Amino acid sequence: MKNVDYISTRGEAPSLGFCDALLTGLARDGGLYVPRQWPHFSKKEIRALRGKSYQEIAFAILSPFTTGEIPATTFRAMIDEAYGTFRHPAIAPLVQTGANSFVMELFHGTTLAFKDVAMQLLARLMDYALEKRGQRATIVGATSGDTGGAAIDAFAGRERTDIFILFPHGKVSPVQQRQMTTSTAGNVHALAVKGNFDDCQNLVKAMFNDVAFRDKVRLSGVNSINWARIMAQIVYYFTTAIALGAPDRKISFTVPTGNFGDIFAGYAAKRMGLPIGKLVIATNENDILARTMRTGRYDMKKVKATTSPSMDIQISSNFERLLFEAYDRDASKVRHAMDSLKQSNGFEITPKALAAIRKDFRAGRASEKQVAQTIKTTYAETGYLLDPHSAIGVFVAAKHEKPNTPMVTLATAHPAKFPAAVKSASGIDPALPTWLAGLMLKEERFQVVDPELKAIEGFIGKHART
Ligand SMILES: Cc1ncc(COP(=O)(O)O)c(C=O)c1O
Ligand SMILES: N[C@@H](CCOP(=O)(O)O)C(=O)O
Repeated sequence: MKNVDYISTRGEAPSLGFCDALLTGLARDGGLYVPRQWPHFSKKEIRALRGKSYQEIAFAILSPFTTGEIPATTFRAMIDEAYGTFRHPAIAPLVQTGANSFVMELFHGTTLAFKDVAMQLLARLMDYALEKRGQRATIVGATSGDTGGAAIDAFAGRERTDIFILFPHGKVSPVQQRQMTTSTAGNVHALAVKGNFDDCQNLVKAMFNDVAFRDKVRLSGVNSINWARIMAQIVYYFTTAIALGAPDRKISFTVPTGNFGDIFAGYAAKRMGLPIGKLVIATNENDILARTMRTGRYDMKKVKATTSPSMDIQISSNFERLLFEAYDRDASKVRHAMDSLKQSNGFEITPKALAAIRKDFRAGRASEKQVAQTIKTTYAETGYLLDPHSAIGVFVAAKHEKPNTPMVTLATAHPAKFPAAVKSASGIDPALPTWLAGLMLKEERFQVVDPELKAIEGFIGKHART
């Protein structure tokens, strides 16, 4: 299979090989890297993956993306090591919740959210690329709660990186906060920003766009703006669809969505030949994507705090990658949309591009009341306890099920990460797994900061060991 290189959605940054795209994160023109061509797997090739382990499928699906830069045995060992940290042998097990409906559990990693799947591999890939070049990097990440914990767990104590995570002060769950603030590793820095997730994400993007700072500290990113995050998330669409009969049967997926990274990985899987029926975007009351799908206008509103804080987002970064595809990879149209987003908090999608998006995607939203009700009734009827993010998926999935197509909802977090919301909805107090039992008693270490670029750059510049 042919290897690929990476181009920016805004068309004005150099194309890069895999390791450069990995270390670069956000493209220098402000765009996001995507593969120049989608690798394609024939039905026969997909069929040949039946019966293989998660790790074997990951190796087969991801190898074409590494542009021949990592020796096969090294890459395979990295995959084994990354998924050796998971507490379930299937990595992303499936649970049947109805005649034709399933939940894909993505929370068996060290920090109990789907972010672990990509982050454990990303840390090893970065170590490899930095080691090979004899370099260090400064990682910055913005989080609404889960990316931060997963990144800190994956990068803590690594020799070649310092990691700085920006999270919205007072707007993450207590478990999420402790996962970010109790690391004792010297290379970990948690910054509580007085603002919301979008403020954190804007600060991270501004640091990438500050070329002098970016070069001085050798900035690198771990959010899903980094292609390698999306890449690693493609694998579980393949493992699940194959387990349910692909390539000889279509499978649909419903994805609790915020930054659009997880569902874009599903779109990538479809472009690579996986027979996916529909990809259903499930949002909470911050329903910008559901409204965009309905009206064709991406229109920002004020962020609302919900019981699914990880999805309290208005600037859905990876939607840019989908726009690039919907505009037949015309980067000037993406630039125009992103300029309009910056200037007037929104943009219009042309009817042709909207029709292209609607061909693959559906969307729905769940209100706070519907989320609580879904947690309660699912538990009462099946004994299965959902976290609020996954409950949004299950609620929206039920409205898009079709008789002959299995519908898989991605369960993106463990209920114990959000005990207050789960208990109030179901009466059940979900316990943390034993390996995290002492988490809430550990001492915290974090800085509270204003959402000011120069001050945060100053802090990072002082602590990063470049
Ligand atoms: C638990 C959980 N569910 C869903 C999402 C949304 O995923 P994405 O941002 O990839 O759309 C997030 C955050 O990213 C999350 O942490
Ligand atoms: N929900 C996320 C927000 C950041 O998303 P990412 O996938 O771009 O890292 C979080 O938990 O931080």
